[in-house]
Amino acid sequence: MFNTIGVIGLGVMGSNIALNMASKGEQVAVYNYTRDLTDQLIAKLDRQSLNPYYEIQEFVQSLETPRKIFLMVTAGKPIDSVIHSLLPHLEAGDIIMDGGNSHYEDTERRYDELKAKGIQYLGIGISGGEVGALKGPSIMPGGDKEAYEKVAPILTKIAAQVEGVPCCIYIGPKGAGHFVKMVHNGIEYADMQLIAEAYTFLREKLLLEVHEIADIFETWNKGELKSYLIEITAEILRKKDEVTGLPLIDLILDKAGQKGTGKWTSMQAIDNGIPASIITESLFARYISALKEERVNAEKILTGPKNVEQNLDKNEWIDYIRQALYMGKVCAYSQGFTQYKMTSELFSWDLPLENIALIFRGGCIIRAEFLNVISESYQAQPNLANLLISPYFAEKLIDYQIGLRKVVCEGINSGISFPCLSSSLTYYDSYRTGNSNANLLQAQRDYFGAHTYQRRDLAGVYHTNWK
Ligand SMILES: NC(=O)C1=CN([C@@H]2O[C@H](COP(=O)(O)OP(=O)(O)OC[C@H]3O[C@@H](n4cnc5c(N)ncnc54)[C@H](OP(=O)(O)O)[C@@H]3O)[C@@H](O)[C@H]2O)C=CC1
Ligand SMILES: O=C(CO)[C@H](O)[C@H](O)COP(=O)(O)O
Repeated sequence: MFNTIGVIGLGVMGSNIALNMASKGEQVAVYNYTRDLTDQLIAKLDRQSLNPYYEIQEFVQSLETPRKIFLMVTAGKPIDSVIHSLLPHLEAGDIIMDGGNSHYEDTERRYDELKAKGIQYLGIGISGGEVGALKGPSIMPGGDKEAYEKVAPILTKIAAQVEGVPCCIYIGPKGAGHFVKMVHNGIEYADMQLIAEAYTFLREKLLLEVHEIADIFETWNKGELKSYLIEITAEILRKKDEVTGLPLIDLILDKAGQKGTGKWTSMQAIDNGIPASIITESLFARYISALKEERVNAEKILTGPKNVEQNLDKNEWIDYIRQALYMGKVCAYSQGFTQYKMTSELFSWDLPLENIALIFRGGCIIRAEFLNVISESYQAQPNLANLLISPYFAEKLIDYQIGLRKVVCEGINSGISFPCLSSSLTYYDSYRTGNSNANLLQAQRDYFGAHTYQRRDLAGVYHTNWK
């Protein structure tokens, strides 16, 4: 009997995706270019429909045609190398799916190269981490719709299900699926940094204990802030180090890693004139965190403000922080969805924003209660310029700006760094400023470089002799 699908790459994600497929009734061939991971996976199995192969040719030949091959390997050169090793064994019509965090431009190049050889290529964003891969991730497939339809029965089956609806929809052509995953990760960076800043305020300004902050996050997770990242933050804060008994969070070195997707999100936004300031600040926050030794040295030289107010009313301020975090999250998701909208228009992708919000509700790292409202906002106004002005969010933000303003001002006056909360407030204020100071920038540009400017009162383009 032929296998119905093959998975290559049996690391954290690939092994669980393969198990997920097998648990949904697929006959799965598995292959890893080094033997160990295959043996480890097979050793863990009870009775599963997973069939290991140690030669790529045997792996390919074990698959029913058209062959469906799912790659879950490290992004970058390894993907090209795996495709290269597969090609001699494939036939026209076979389908390769890349489920890793590949750059969407690499996906477009691979799509074109493989199309010329008659191989169908799908770039598939997957979110959900290790557990999501096993129990149901959010899945963002891009490529030819006709190729997607051939694998849709499997992908929709292994995806997270919310209210009976699979968190997997066709996203768009070529690299669109990986683009959507990339920006998803940009939003993820911003969301994580906003939560870290709220935590800092609770810890350093309200002087709360770690377990008290865990209680607050747990409470927040029952209301409109309900989201996976808030939920896991409460669990992280409860975790004790087994040796010292101290909160584990206090023992973790404050140097953040990153694998590139947040950086690509910012670069794509910058290249295409898309305001993604909160996402970019969250990336820079990781970069500054990495300068640990310099920061420790600078702390001895650069003092912060003196006589800082410490007697804040706890209950009152906890609610301000809740408002600030909610507003920061809405601003960050708005930037991400604006990046979808503007890029979709640029590339004529027709990204289904309403449904992207729906597939983010289950399985994925940025799943959040308010994605329902985001989806409804696009359903009501498919051409909505920005989520900030959707009636629901506009009313909320007008109300919650008090919390964000208080927290940002208090934090800044106390010398706490708030890259994403302050950037969220600046984004809100600059987006709602009908008359900005860019007239002065235009005048300066014209003064020193004769770059010309437009006038408010007259049509046309002008240059002034400023002397
Ligand atoms: N971990 C996560 O939360 C998520 C990860 N992703 C993405 O999924 C992909 C896989 O991630 P993850 O499973 O975490 O990573 P792992 O490091 O656990 O696994 C990487 C896999 O790629 C294989 N590999 C590496 N280099 C090569 C190569 N040159 N040729 C063939 N195979 C190779 C590895 O094999 P070996 O170990 O034998 O070298 C291993 O099977 C990445 O693109 C990642 O960004 C996406 C969503 C979430
Ligand atoms: O895609 C993911 C989650 O959605 C991966 O966990 C990714 O590695 C997260 O990015 P980074 O490692 O840069 O923090």
